[in-house]
Amino acid sequence: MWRIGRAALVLNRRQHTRLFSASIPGPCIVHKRGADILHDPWFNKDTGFPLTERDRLGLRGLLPPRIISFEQQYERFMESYRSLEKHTRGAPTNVVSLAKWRILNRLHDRNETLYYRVLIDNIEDFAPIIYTPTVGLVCQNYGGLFRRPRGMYFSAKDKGEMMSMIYNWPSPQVDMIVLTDGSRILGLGDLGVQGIGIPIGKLDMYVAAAGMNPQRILPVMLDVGTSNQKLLEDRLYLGLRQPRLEGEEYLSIVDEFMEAVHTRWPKAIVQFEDFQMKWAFETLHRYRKRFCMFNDDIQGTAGVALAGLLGAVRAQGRPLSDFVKQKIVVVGAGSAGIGVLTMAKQAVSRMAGNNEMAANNPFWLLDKDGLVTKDRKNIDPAAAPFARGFGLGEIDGLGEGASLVEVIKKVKPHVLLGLSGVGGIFNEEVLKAMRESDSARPAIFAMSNPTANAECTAADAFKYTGEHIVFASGSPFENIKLGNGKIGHVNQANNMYLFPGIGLGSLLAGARSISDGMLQAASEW
Ligand SMILES: NC(=O)C1=CN([C@@H]2O[C@H](COP(=O)(O)OP(=O)(O)OC[C@H]3O[C@@H](n4cnc5c(N)ncnc54)[C@H](O)[C@@H]3O)[C@@H](O)[C@H]2O)C=CC1
Ligand SMILES: CC(=O)C(=O)O
Ligand SMILES: [Mg+2]
Repeated sequence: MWRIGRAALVLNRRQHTRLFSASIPGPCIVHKRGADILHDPWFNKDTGFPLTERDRLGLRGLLPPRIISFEQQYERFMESYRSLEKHTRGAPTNVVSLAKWRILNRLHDRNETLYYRVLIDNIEDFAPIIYTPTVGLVCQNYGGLFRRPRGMYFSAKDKGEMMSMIYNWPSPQVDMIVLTDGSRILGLGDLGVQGIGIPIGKLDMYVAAAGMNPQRILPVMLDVGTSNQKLLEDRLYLGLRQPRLEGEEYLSIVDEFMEAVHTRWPKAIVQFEDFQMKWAFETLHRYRKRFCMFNDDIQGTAGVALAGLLGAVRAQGRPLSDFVKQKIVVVGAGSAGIGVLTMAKQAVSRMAGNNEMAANNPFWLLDKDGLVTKDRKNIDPAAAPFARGFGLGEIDGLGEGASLVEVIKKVKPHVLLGLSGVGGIFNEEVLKAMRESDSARPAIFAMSNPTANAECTAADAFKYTGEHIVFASGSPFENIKLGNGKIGHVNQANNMYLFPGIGLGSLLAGARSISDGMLQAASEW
Protein backbone atom coordinates (compact mmCIF):
# COMPACT_ATOMS: atom_id res chain seq x y z
CA MET A 1 0.00 0.00 0.00
CA TRP A 2 2.76 2.40 0.92
CA ARG A 3 4.36 1.97 -2.49
CA ILE A 4 1.08 2.83 -4.11
CA GLY A 5 0.71 5.85 -1.87
CA ARG A 6 4.18 7.12 -2.68
CA ALA A 7 3.57 6.66 -6.38
CA ALA A 8 0.37 8.68 -6.22
CA LEU A 9 2.07 11.39 -4.22
CA VAL A 10 4.60 11.96 -6.97
CA LEU A 11 1.83 11.63 -9.48
CA ASN A 12 -0.25 14.52 -8.25
CA ARG A 13 1.69 16.91 -6.07
CA ARG A 14 3.33 18.95 -8.83
CA GLN A 15 0.10 19.78 -10.62
CA HIS A 16 -1.83 20.31 -7.41
CA THR A 17 0.53 22.80 -5.87
CA ARG A 18 0.85 24.65 -9.17
CA LEU A 19 -2.90 25.03 -9.41
CA PHE A 20 -4.08 25.33 -5.84
CA SER A 21 -1.46 27.11 -3.82
CA ALA A 22 -3.91 28.86 -1.46
CA SER A 23 -4.93 25.90 0.66
CA ILE A 24 -1.83 23.75 0.63
CA PRO A 25 -3.05 20.28 -0.18
CA GLY A 26 -0.49 18.28 1.77
CA PRO A 27 0.33 14.76 0.65
CA CYS A 28 -2.15 13.29 -1.82
CA ILE A 29 -2.17 9.64 -0.84
CA VAL A 30 -4.36 7.48 -3.00
CA HIS A 31 -5.47 4.16 -1.64
CA LYS A 32 -6.97 3.10 -4.93
CA ARG A 33 -5.73 0.94 -7.78
CA GLY A 34 -6.57 0.26 -11.38
CA ALA A 35 -9.96 1.23 -12.76
CA ASP A 36 -10.90 2.91 -9.46
CA ILE A 37 -8.26 5.55 -10.14
CA LEU A 38 -9.53 6.14 -13.67
CA HIS A 39 -13.02 6.66 -12.28
CA ASP A 40 -11.88 9.09 -9.60
CA PRO A 41 -11.85 12.61 -11.15
CA TRP A 42 -9.41 13.82 -8.50
CA PHE A 43 -6.67 11.32 -9.36
CA ASN A 44 -7.50 10.50 -12.94
CA LYS A 45 -5.00 11.66 -15.57
CA ASP A 46 -6.76 9.96 -18.49
CA THR A 47 -4.24 8.98 -21.14
CA GLY A 48 -1.58 11.04 -19.35
CA PHE A 49 -0.34 8.25 -17.03
CA PRO A 50 3.28 7.42 -17.91
CA LEU A 51 4.27 3.77 -18.14
CA THR A 52 5.91 3.68 -14.71
CA GLU A 53 2.67 4.86 -13.09
CA ARG A 54 0.60 2.48 -15.19
CA ASP A 55 2.75 -0.34 -13.76
CA ARG A 56 2.70 0.84 -10.14
CA LEU A 57 -1.00 1.68 -10.04
CA GLY A 58 -2.27 -1.39 -11.86
CA LEU A 59 -3.31 0.59 -14.90
CA ARG A 60 -1.39 -1.34 -17.59
CA GLY A 61 -3.85 -2.53 -20.22
CA LEU A 62 -6.66 -0.31 -18.97
CA LEU A 63 -5.68 2.57 -21.24
CA PRO A 64 -4.75 2.87 -24.92
CA PRO A 65 -0.96 2.56 -25.23
CA ARG A 66 -0.17 6.08 -26.44
CA ILE A 67 0.61 8.59 -23.68
CA ILE A 68 -0.99 11.99 -24.21
CA SER A 69 0.55 14.72 -22.05
CA PHE A 70 -1.44 17.12 -19.87
CA GLU A 71 -0.70 19.92 -22.33
CA GLN A 72 -1.92 17.82 -25.27
CA GLN A 73 -5.08 16.89 -23.39
CA TYR A 74 -5.61 20.58 -22.70
CA GLU A 75 -5.30 21.39 -26.41
CA ARG A 76 -7.64 18.54 -27.29
CA PHE A 77 -10.30 19.81 -24.89
CA MET A 78 -10.05 23.39 -26.10
CA GLU A 79 -10.27 22.21 -29.70
CA SER A 80 -13.50 20.33 -29.02
CA TYR A 81 -14.87 23.33 -27.15
CA ARG A 82 -14.06 25.69 -30.04
CA SER A 83 -15.50 23.19 -32.48
CA LEU A 84 -18.72 23.08 -30.46
CA GLU A 85 -18.86 26.89 -30.60
CA LYS A 86 -18.38 26.81 -34.36
CA HIS A 87 -20.99 24.17 -35.02
CA THR A 88 -23.66 25.68 -32.78
CA ARG A 89 -23.31 29.22 -34.15
CA GLY A 90 -26.79 30.59 -34.83
CA ALA A 91 -28.54 28.03 -32.61
CA PRO A 92 -30.75 29.32 -29.76
CA THR A 93 -28.67 30.73 -26.88
CA ASN A 94 -30.07 28.33 -24.30
CA VAL A 95 -29.22 25.31 -26.43
CA VAL A 96 -25.66 26.52 -26.99
CA SER A 97 -25.15 27.42 -23.32
CA LEU A 98 -26.36 24.04 -22.11
CA ALA A 99 -24.16 22.24 -24.66
CA LYS A 100 -21.16 24.19 -23.37
CA TRP A 101 -22.09 23.42 -19.77
CA ARG A 102 -22.38 19.70 -20.61
CA ILE A 103 -18.92 19.50 -22.16
CA LEU A 104 -17.37 21.29 -19.16
CA ASN A 105 -19.34 19.21 -16.70
CA ARG A 106 -18.21 15.98 -18.34
CA LEU A 107 -14.61 17.07 -17.91
CA HIS A 108 -15.29 18.06 -14.28
CA ASP A 109 -16.67 14.58 -13.64
CA ARG A 110 -13.71 12.89 -15.30
CA ASN A 111 -10.52 14.83 -14.61
CA GLU A 112 -10.65 17.68 -12.09
CA THR A 113 -7.05 18.78 -12.55
CA LEU A 114 -7.58 19.38 -16.26
CA TYR A 115 -11.02 20.92 -15.61
CA TYR A 116 -9.68 23.54 -13.21
CA ARG A 117 -6.71 24.27 -15.47
CA VAL A 118 -8.98 25.10 -18.42
CA LEU A 119 -11.36 26.99 -16.14
CA ILE A 120 -8.62 29.15 -14.61
CA ASP A 121 -7.01 29.89 -17.98
CA ASN A 122 -10.31 30.75 -19.67
CA ILE A 123 -12.27 32.19 -16.78
CA GLU A 124 -13.76 35.05 -18.80
CA ASP A 125 -15.26 32.63 -21.33
CA PHE A 126 -16.27 29.93 -18.87
CA ALA A 127 -17.60 31.95 -15.90
CA PRO A 128 -20.90 32.66 -17.73
CA ILE A 129 -21.26 28.88 -18.26
CA ILE A 130 -20.44 27.47 -14.84
CA TYR A 131 -21.88 30.53 -13.08
CA THR A 132 -24.58 33.07 -13.95
CA PRO A 133 -26.39 33.11 -16.33
CA THR A 134 -26.09 29.47 -17.52
CA VAL A 135 -26.07 27.98 -14.02
CA GLY A 136 -29.65 29.26 -13.65
CA LEU A 137 -30.70 27.31 -16.72
CA VAL A 138 -28.87 24.26 -15.41
CA CYS A 139 -30.76 24.46 -12.10
CA GLN A 140 -34.07 24.80 -13.93
CA ASN A 141 -33.30 21.65 -15.96
CA TYR A 142 -31.41 19.75 -13.28
CA GLY A 143 -33.69 16.69 -13.24
CA GLY A 144 -33.00 15.99 -16.91
CA LEU A 145 -29.31 16.94 -16.80
CA PHE A 146 -28.42 14.90 -13.72
CA ARG A 147 -25.85 12.18 -14.40
CA ARG A 148 -23.53 11.99 -11.40
CA PRO A 149 -23.96 13.45 -7.92
CA ARG A 150 -21.66 16.22 -6.75
CA GLY A 151 -21.58 17.54 -3.18
CA MET A 152 -23.82 16.38 -0.34
CA TYR A 153 -27.58 16.29 0.10
CA PHE A 154 -29.16 16.51 3.55
CA SER A 155 -32.92 16.22 3.56
CA ALA A 156 -35.62 16.62 6.14
CA LYS A 157 -35.82 12.82 6.15
CA ASP A 158 -32.24 12.71 7.48
CA LYS A 159 -33.13 14.37 10.77
CA GLY A 160 -31.17 12.73 13.57
CA GLU A 161 -28.68 11.18 11.09
CA MET A 162 -26.62 14.15 9.98
CA MET A 163 -23.84 13.71 12.53
CA SER A 164 -23.00 10.30 11.05
CA MET A 165 -23.81 11.26 7.44
CA ILE A 166 -21.21 14.02 7.44
CA TYR A 167 -18.53 11.32 7.78
CA ASN A 168 -19.65 9.86 4.45
CA TRP A 169 -17.87 12.70 2.68
CA PRO A 170 -14.64 11.15 1.38
CA SER A 171 -12.27 14.08 1.86
CA PRO A 172 -10.65 14.24 5.32
CA GLN A 173 -10.52 18.05 5.40
CA VAL A 174 -13.04 20.63 4.22
CA ASP A 175 -12.28 24.36 4.30
CA MET A 176 -15.18 25.90 2.43
CA ILE A 177 -18.84 24.92 2.21
CA VAL A 178 -21.51 26.63 0.14
CA LEU A 179 -24.95 25.76 1.45
CA THR A 180 -28.37 26.39 -0.06
CA ASP A 181 -31.91 25.31 0.67
CA GLY A 182 -32.91 26.13 -2.92
CA SER A 183 -35.65 28.52 -1.81
CA ARG A 184 -34.60 31.56 -3.93
CA ILE A 185 -32.28 30.54 -6.74
CA LEU A 186 -31.06 33.72 -8.49
CA GLY A 187 -34.24 35.50 -9.61
CA LEU A 188 -35.83 32.16 -10.53
CA GLY A 189 -37.66 31.46 -7.28
CA ASP A 190 -37.91 28.19 -5.37
CA LEU A 191 -36.13 25.45 -7.30
CA GLY A 192 -35.93 22.98 -4.42
CA VAL A 193 -33.16 20.39 -4.68
CA GLN A 194 -32.30 21.64 -8.19
CA GLY A 195 -30.62 24.63 -6.57
CA ILE A 196 -27.51 22.49 -5.93
CA GLY A 197 -26.07 23.92 -9.16
CA ILE A 198 -25.50 27.22 -7.37
CA PRO A 199 -23.17 25.93 -4.60
CA ILE A 200 -21.28 23.93 -7.24
CA GLY A 201 -20.80 27.01 -9.44
CA LYS A 202 -19.87 29.24 -6.49
CA LEU A 203 -17.25 26.76 -5.29
CA ASP A 204 -15.78 26.52 -8.78
CA MET A 205 -15.21 30.26 -8.46
CA TYR A 206 -13.46 29.65 -5.12
CA VAL A 207 -11.05 27.31 -6.86
CA ALA A 208 -10.57 29.46 -9.95
CA ALA A 209 -10.38 32.87 -8.28
CA ALA A 210 -9.03 32.13 -4.79
CA GLY A 211 -6.93 29.04 -5.47
CA MET A 212 -8.86 26.92 -2.97
CA ASN A 213 -8.00 23.24 -3.03
CA PRO A 214 -10.89 21.46 -4.81
CA GLN A 215 -10.50 18.49 -2.50
CA ARG A 216 -11.41 20.75 0.42
CA ILE A 217 -14.59 22.30 -0.88
CA LEU A 218 -18.09 20.97 -0.36
CA PRO A 219 -21.33 22.03 -2.08
CA VAL A 220 -24.36 21.22 0.07
CA MET A 221 -28.10 21.07 -0.55
CA LEU A 222 -30.41 21.17 2.42
CA ASP A 223 -33.62 19.72 1.02
CA VAL A 224 -36.55 20.67 3.22
CA GLY A 225 -39.16 20.29 0.46
CA THR A 226 -40.30 22.90 -2.03
CA SER A 227 -43.18 25.30 -2.50
CA ASN A 228 -42.83 24.97 -6.27
CA GLN A 229 -45.93 23.04 -7.32
CA LYS A 230 -44.62 22.44 -10.84
CA LEU A 231 -41.57 20.67 -9.43
CA LEU A 232 -43.63 18.63 -7.01
CA GLU A 233 -45.57 17.34 -10.00
CA ASP A 234 -42.49 16.78 -12.20
CA ARG A 235 -41.78 13.06 -12.59
CA LEU A 236 -38.04 13.75 -12.93
CA TYR A 237 -37.83 15.90 -9.79
CA LEU A 238 -35.08 14.52 -7.58
CA GLY A 239 -35.91 16.21 -4.28
CA LEU A 240 -38.34 15.54 -1.46
CA ARG A 241 -41.91 15.65 -2.67
CA GLN A 242 -43.31 17.61 0.22
CA PRO A 243 -44.16 21.23 1.02
CA ARG A 244 -41.23 23.26 2.30
CA LEU A 245 -40.73 22.99 6.09
CA GLU A 246 -41.37 26.16 8.05
CA GLY A 247 -40.74 27.57 11.54
CA GLU A 248 -38.99 25.53 14.22
CA GLU A 249 -39.07 22.37 12.10
CA TYR A 250 -37.03 24.16 9.45
CA LEU A 251 -34.57 25.68 11.89
CA SER A 252 -33.97 22.37 13.64
CA ILE A 253 -32.75 20.91 10.31
CA VAL A 254 -30.33 23.79 9.71
CA ASP A 255 -29.15 23.62 13.35
CA GLU A 256 -28.44 19.92 13.05
CA PHE A 257 -26.49 20.42 9.83
CA MET A 258 -24.38 23.23 11.29
CA GLU A 259 -23.56 21.17 14.39
CA ALA A 260 -22.63 18.14 12.29
CA VAL A 261 -20.34 20.13 9.97
CA HIS A 262 -18.52 21.84 12.79
CA THR A 263 -18.13 18.66 14.74
CA ARG A 264 -16.21 17.08 11.89
CA TRP A 265 -14.51 20.22 10.55
CA PRO A 266 -14.51 22.88 13.32
CA LYS A 267 -12.74 25.45 11.12
CA ALA A 268 -14.88 25.05 8.00
CA ILE A 269 -16.37 28.29 6.66
CA VAL A 270 -20.02 28.09 5.60
CA GLN A 271 -21.39 30.43 2.94
CA PHE A 272 -25.20 30.61 2.99
CA GLU A 273 -26.47 31.09 -0.54
CA ASP A 274 -29.84 31.80 -2.10
CA PHE A 275 -32.02 31.38 0.97
CA GLN A 276 -35.34 33.19 0.86
CA MET A 277 -35.21 36.48 2.70
CA LYS A 278 -36.72 35.53 6.05
CA TRP A 279 -34.35 32.59 6.51
CA ALA A 280 -31.40 34.49 5.08
CA PHE A 281 -31.58 37.07 7.87
CA GLU A 282 -32.70 34.65 10.58
CA THR A 283 -29.87 32.17 9.97
CA LEU A 284 -27.28 34.95 9.68
CA HIS A 285 -28.25 36.29 13.10
CA ARG A 286 -28.52 32.81 14.54
CA TYR A 287 -25.10 31.53 13.51
CA ARG A 288 -22.74 34.41 12.82
CA LYS A 289 -21.31 34.61 16.35
CA ARG A 290 -21.08 30.84 16.81
CA PHE A 291 -19.62 29.75 13.50
CA CYS A 292 -17.39 31.15 10.80
CA MET A 293 -20.13 31.85 8.27
CA PHE A 294 -21.65 34.59 6.15
CA ASN A 295 -24.62 35.12 3.89
CA ASP A 296 -23.40 35.88 0.40
CA ASP A 297 -26.63 37.46 -0.86
CA ILE A 298 -26.82 39.87 2.06
CA GLN A 299 -23.16 40.52 2.78
CA GLY A 300 -21.21 39.54 -0.34
CA THR A 301 -23.58 41.49 -2.57
CA ALA A 302 -23.42 44.47 -0.24
CA GLY A 303 -19.62 44.49 -0.38
CA VAL A 304 -19.55 44.40 -4.16
CA ALA A 305 -22.28 47.01 -4.50
CA LEU A 306 -20.52 49.35 -2.08
CA ALA A 307 -17.29 48.97 -4.05
CA GLY A 308 -19.27 49.86 -7.19
CA LEU A 309 -20.96 52.84 -5.52
CA LEU A 310 -17.59 54.20 -4.39
CA GLY A 311 -16.26 53.62 -7.91
CA ALA A 312 -19.19 55.62 -9.30
CA VAL A 313 -18.20 58.57 -7.08
CA ARG A 314 -14.66 58.36 -8.46
CA ALA A 315 -16.01 58.18 -12.02
CA GLN A 316 -17.65 61.58 -11.44
CA GLY A 317 -14.21 62.95 -10.63
CA ARG A 318 -15.23 63.59 -7.02
CA PRO A 319 -13.43 62.64 -3.80
CA LEU A 320 -14.61 59.47 -2.05
CA SER A 321 -15.85 61.52 0.89
CA ASP A 322 -18.59 62.76 -1.47
CA PHE A 323 -20.18 59.34 -1.15
CA VAL A 324 -22.25 60.77 1.69
CA LYS A 325 -23.85 63.21 -0.77
CA GLN A 326 -24.93 60.55 -3.27
CA LYS A 327 -28.68 60.02 -3.56
CA ILE A 328 -29.28 56.31 -3.98
CA VAL A 329 -32.51 54.61 -5.07
CA VAL A 330 -32.63 50.85 -4.44
CA VAL A 331 -35.35 48.79 -6.12
CA GLY A 332 -35.90 45.49 -4.31
CA ALA A 333 -36.25 45.22 -0.54
CA GLY A 334 -35.12 41.61 -0.27
CA SER A 335 -32.04 40.08 1.29
CA ALA A 336 -29.77 41.64 -1.34
CA GLY A 337 -31.32 45.13 -1.44
CA ILE A 338 -31.48 45.43 2.35
CA GLY A 339 -27.94 44.05 2.63
CA VAL A 340 -26.66 46.75 0.26
CA LEU A 341 -28.47 49.55 2.09
CA THR A 342 -27.26 48.33 5.47
CA MET A 343 -23.65 48.42 4.39
CA ALA A 344 -24.02 51.71 2.50
CA LYS A 345 -25.61 53.25 5.61
CA GLN A 346 -22.73 52.03 7.77
CA ALA A 347 -20.29 53.60 5.30
CA VAL A 348 -22.14 56.96 5.32
CA SER A 349 -22.36 56.94 9.13
CA ARG A 350 -18.65 56.24 9.35
CA MET A 351 -17.77 59.00 6.89
CA ALA A 352 -20.24 61.65 8.03
CA GLY A 353 -21.40 60.61 11.48
CA ASN A 354 -24.78 59.31 12.66
CA ASN A 355 -26.27 62.78 13.12
CA GLU A 356 -25.66 63.77 9.53
CA MET A 357 -27.09 60.43 8.43
CA ALA A 358 -30.24 60.98 10.51
CA ALA A 359 -30.66 64.54 9.24
CA ASN A 360 -30.03 63.78 5.62
CA ASN A 361 -31.05 60.26 4.69
CA PRO A 362 -29.72 59.67 1.15
CA PHE A 363 -31.53 56.37 0.53
CA TRP A 364 -34.86 55.53 -1.09
CA LEU A 365 -36.08 51.93 -1.02
CA LEU A 366 -38.80 50.49 -3.24
CA ASP A 367 -40.34 47.03 -3.32
CA LYS A 368 -43.21 45.50 -5.30
CA ASP A 369 -45.59 47.97 -3.61
CA GLY A 370 -43.53 51.05 -4.47
CA LEU A 371 -41.68 53.45 -2.17
CA VAL A 372 -41.33 52.13 1.38
CA THR A 373 -42.29 54.80 3.93
CA LYS A 374 -43.18 54.96 7.61
CA ASP A 375 -46.84 54.64 6.54
CA ARG A 376 -46.26 51.13 5.18
CA LYS A 377 -48.62 48.63 6.83
CA ASN A 378 -47.02 45.42 8.16
CA ILE A 379 -43.58 46.63 7.20
CA ASP A 380 -40.89 43.98 7.16
CA PRO A 381 -38.62 44.60 10.18
CA ALA A 382 -35.54 44.35 7.93
CA ALA A 383 -36.86 47.13 5.66
CA ALA A 384 -38.08 49.38 8.50
CA PRO A 385 -34.75 51.21 9.07
CA PHE A 386 -34.89 52.40 5.46
CA ALA A 387 -38.51 53.51 5.35
CA ARG A 388 -38.72 57.21 4.39
CA GLY A 389 -40.40 59.80 6.53
CA PHE A 390 -38.75 59.47 9.91
CA GLY A 391 -35.87 61.95 9.63
CA LEU A 392 -35.74 65.71 9.23
CA GLY A 393 -34.25 65.67 5.77
CA GLU A 394 -36.85 63.31 4.39
CA ILE A 395 -39.74 65.58 3.57
CA ASP A 396 -39.63 65.11 -0.17
CA GLY A 397 -43.32 65.03 -0.94
CA LEU A 398 -43.22 61.38 -1.93
CA GLY A 399 -45.97 59.31 -0.39
CA GLU A 400 -46.17 55.68 0.59
CA GLY A 401 -46.06 53.43 -2.48
CA ALA A 402 -44.85 56.16 -4.87
CA SER A 403 -43.85 54.67 -8.23
CA LEU A 404 -40.26 54.35 -9.39
CA VAL A 405 -40.72 57.04 -12.06
CA GLU A 406 -42.21 59.44 -9.50
CA VAL A 407 -39.31 58.80 -7.13
CA ILE A 408 -36.67 59.33 -9.82
CA LYS A 409 -38.29 62.54 -11.12
CA LYS A 410 -38.50 63.99 -7.63
CA VAL A 411 -35.18 62.79 -6.19
CA LYS A 412 -32.96 63.01 -9.32
CA PRO A 413 -30.75 60.26 -7.85
CA HIS A 414 -27.06 59.74 -8.51
CA VAL A 415 -27.58 55.97 -8.43
CA LEU A 416 -30.39 53.65 -9.50
CA LEU A 417 -29.71 50.14 -8.24
CA GLY A 418 -31.91 47.12 -8.98
CA LEU A 419 -32.06 43.95 -6.88
CA SER A 420 -35.69 43.11 -7.52
CA GLY A 421 -35.36 39.98 -9.64
CA VAL A 422 -37.80 41.58 -12.12
CA GLY A 423 -36.51 41.67 -15.71
CA GLY A 424 -37.03 44.94 -17.60
CA ILE A 425 -38.41 46.91 -14.65
CA PHE A 426 -36.04 49.77 -15.59
CA ASN A 427 -38.08 50.45 -18.71
CA GLU A 428 -37.76 53.29 -21.23
CA GLU A 429 -39.69 55.73 -19.03
CA VAL A 430 -37.59 54.93 -15.95
CA LEU A 431 -34.30 55.17 -17.84
CA LYS A 432 -35.31 58.45 -19.52
CA ALA A 433 -36.22 59.86 -16.11
CA MET A 434 -32.62 59.16 -15.05
CA ARG A 435 -31.48 61.80 -17.59
CA GLU A 436 -32.49 64.37 -14.98
CA SER A 437 -30.07 62.85 -12.44
CA ASP A 438 -28.04 65.35 -10.40
CA SER A 439 -24.92 63.33 -11.21
CA ALA A 440 -22.50 64.13 -14.03
CA ARG A 441 -22.30 60.36 -14.54
CA PRO A 442 -25.47 58.66 -13.26
CA ALA A 443 -24.92 55.07 -12.18
CA ILE A 444 -27.34 52.37 -13.28
CA PHE A 445 -26.77 48.99 -11.65
CA ALA A 446 -29.12 46.28 -12.94
CA MET A 447 -27.91 43.61 -10.55
CA SER A 448 -30.58 40.91 -10.76
CA ASN A 449 -29.74 37.50 -12.20
CA PRO A 450 -29.81 35.69 -14.52
CA THR A 451 -29.76 37.84 -17.68
CA ALA A 452 -33.51 37.75 -18.35
CA ASN A 453 -34.13 39.02 -14.81
CA ALA A 454 -31.80 42.03 -15.15
CA GLU A 455 -33.74 45.26 -14.52
CA CYS A 456 -32.60 46.50 -17.94
CA THR A 457 -30.15 45.61 -20.67
CA ALA A 458 -26.92 47.52 -21.13
CA ALA A 459 -28.09 48.61 -24.59
CA ASP A 460 -31.29 50.17 -23.22
CA ALA A 461 -29.46 51.92 -20.40
CA PHE A 462 -27.04 53.65 -22.79
CA LYS A 463 -29.79 54.34 -25.32
CA TYR A 464 -32.37 55.89 -22.99
CA THR A 465 -30.29 57.51 -20.24
CA GLY A 466 -27.23 58.50 -22.25
CA GLU A 467 -23.64 57.70 -23.08
CA HIS A 468 -22.30 59.26 -19.89
CA ILE A 469 -23.72 56.64 -17.51
CA VAL A 470 -21.77 54.16 -15.38
CA PHE A 471 -23.42 50.82 -16.05
CA ALA A 472 -23.09 47.52 -14.19
CA SER A 473 -25.10 44.31 -14.28
CA GLY A 474 -25.25 41.13 -12.20
CA SER A 475 -24.89 38.86 -15.24
CA PRO A 476 -22.49 39.79 -18.04
CA PHE A 477 -23.49 41.91 -21.04
CA GLU A 478 -21.25 42.77 -24.00
CA ASN A 479 -19.85 46.30 -24.20
CA ILE A 480 -22.07 48.55 -26.32
CA LYS A 481 -20.95 50.21 -29.56
CA LEU A 482 -22.18 53.78 -29.24
CA GLY A 483 -21.16 54.92 -32.74
CA ASN A 484 -18.30 57.24 -33.71
CA GLY A 485 -15.92 54.57 -32.40
CA LYS A 486 -17.12 55.09 -28.84
CA ILE A 487 -17.77 52.19 -26.49
CA GLY A 488 -20.26 52.01 -23.63
CA HIS A 489 -18.39 49.99 -21.03
CA VAL A 490 -20.29 47.30 -19.15
CA ASN A 491 -19.10 46.35 -15.68
CA GLN A 492 -20.22 43.28 -13.80
CA ALA A 493 -21.56 43.87 -10.28
CA ASN A 494 -21.73 40.38 -8.90
CA ASN A 495 -20.78 39.03 -5.51
CA MET A 496 -18.37 36.64 -7.28
CA TYR A 497 -15.85 39.48 -7.12
CA LEU A 498 -15.97 39.38 -3.33
CA PHE A 499 -16.94 35.99 -1.87
CA PRO A 500 -13.79 34.11 -2.97
CA GLY A 501 -11.74 36.76 -1.16
CA ILE A 502 -13.91 36.67 1.95
CA GLY A 503 -13.60 32.89 2.19
CA LEU A 504 -9.89 32.83 1.44
CA GLY A 505 -9.06 35.70 3.80
CA SER A 506 -11.06 34.11 6.62
CA LEU A 507 -9.40 30.77 6.00
CA LEU A 508 -5.86 32.13 5.95
CA ALA A 509 -6.47 34.33 8.99
CA GLY A 510 -8.03 31.43 10.90
CA ALA A 511 -10.98 33.74 11.63
CA ARG A 512 -13.55 32.44 14.12
CA SER A 513 -16.29 34.66 12.75
CA ILE A 514 -16.82 37.07 9.85
CA SER A 515 -17.54 40.62 10.97
CA ASP A 516 -19.16 43.56 9.19
CA GLY A 517 -15.79 45.31 9.45
CA MET A 518 -14.11 42.55 7.43
CA LEU A 519 -16.70 42.96 4.68
CA GLN A 520 -16.42 46.75 4.72
CA ALA A 521 -12.65 46.47 4.39
CA ALA A 522 -13.03 44.01 1.50
CA SER A 523 -15.24 46.39 -0.45
CA GLU A 524 -13.27 49.55 0.24
CA TRP A 525 -9.87 48.19 -0.71
N1 LIG B 1 -25.53 40.73 -8.64
C1 LIG B 1 -25.42 40.06 -7.50
O1 LIG B 1 -24.29 39.84 -7.00
C2 LIG B 1 -26.62 39.56 -6.81
C3 LIG B 1 -27.85 39.59 -7.40
N2 LIG B 1 -28.94 39.14 -6.72
C4 LIG B 1 -30.21 39.16 -7.43
O2 LIG B 1 -31.10 40.03 -6.79
C5 LIG B 1 -32.42 39.58 -6.98
C6 LIG B 1 -33.15 39.64 -5.65
O3 LIG B 1 -32.54 38.80 -4.69
P1 LIG B 1 -33.08 38.81 -3.18
O4 LIG B 1 -33.01 40.16 -2.60
O5 LIG B 1 -32.39 37.75 -2.45
O6 LIG B 1 -34.60 38.40 -3.43
P2 LIG B 1 -35.86 38.62 -2.52
O7 LIG B 1 -36.91 37.74 -3.06
O8 LIG B 1 -35.46 38.52 -1.09
O9 LIG B 1 -36.28 40.14 -2.80
C7 LIG B 1 -36.87 40.62 -3.96
C8 LIG B 1 -37.41 42.01 -3.67
O10 LIG B 1 -37.81 42.59 -4.89
C9 LIG B 1 -39.07 43.21 -4.67
N3 LIG B 1 -39.83 43.28 -5.91
C10 LIG B 1 -40.50 42.29 -6.54
N4 LIG B 1 -41.16 42.79 -7.60
C11 LIG B 1 -40.89 44.11 -7.63
C12 LIG B 1 -41.30 45.17 -8.47
N5 LIG B 1 -42.10 44.95 -9.51
N6 LIG B 1 -40.84 46.40 -8.21
C13 LIG B 1 -40.02 46.64 -7.18
N7 LIG B 1 -39.59 45.68 -6.34
C14 LIG B 1 -40.03 44.43 -6.57
C15 LIG B 1 -39.77 42.34 -3.65
O11 LIG B 1 -40.81 43.06 -3.02
C16 LIG B 1 -38.60 42.03 -2.73
O12 LIG B 1 -38.46 43.08 -1.80
C17 LIG B 1 -32.31 38.19 -7.60
O13 LIG B 1 -32.59 38.30 -8.98
C18 LIG B 1 -30.88 37.80 -7.42
O14 LIG B 1 -30.38 37.02 -8.47
C19 LIG B 1 -28.88 38.67 -5.44
C20 LIG B 1 -27.67 38.59 -4.82
C21 LIG B 1 -26.44 38.98 -5.48
C1 LIG C 1 -25.16 36.31 -7.63
C2 LIG C 1 -26.03 35.79 -6.62
O1 LIG C 1 -25.60 35.38 -5.55
C3 LIG C 1 -27.45 35.76 -6.87
O2 LIG C 1 -27.90 36.24 -7.90
O3 LIG C 1 -28.16 35.24 -6.00
MG1 LIG D 1 -26.95 34.24 -4.47
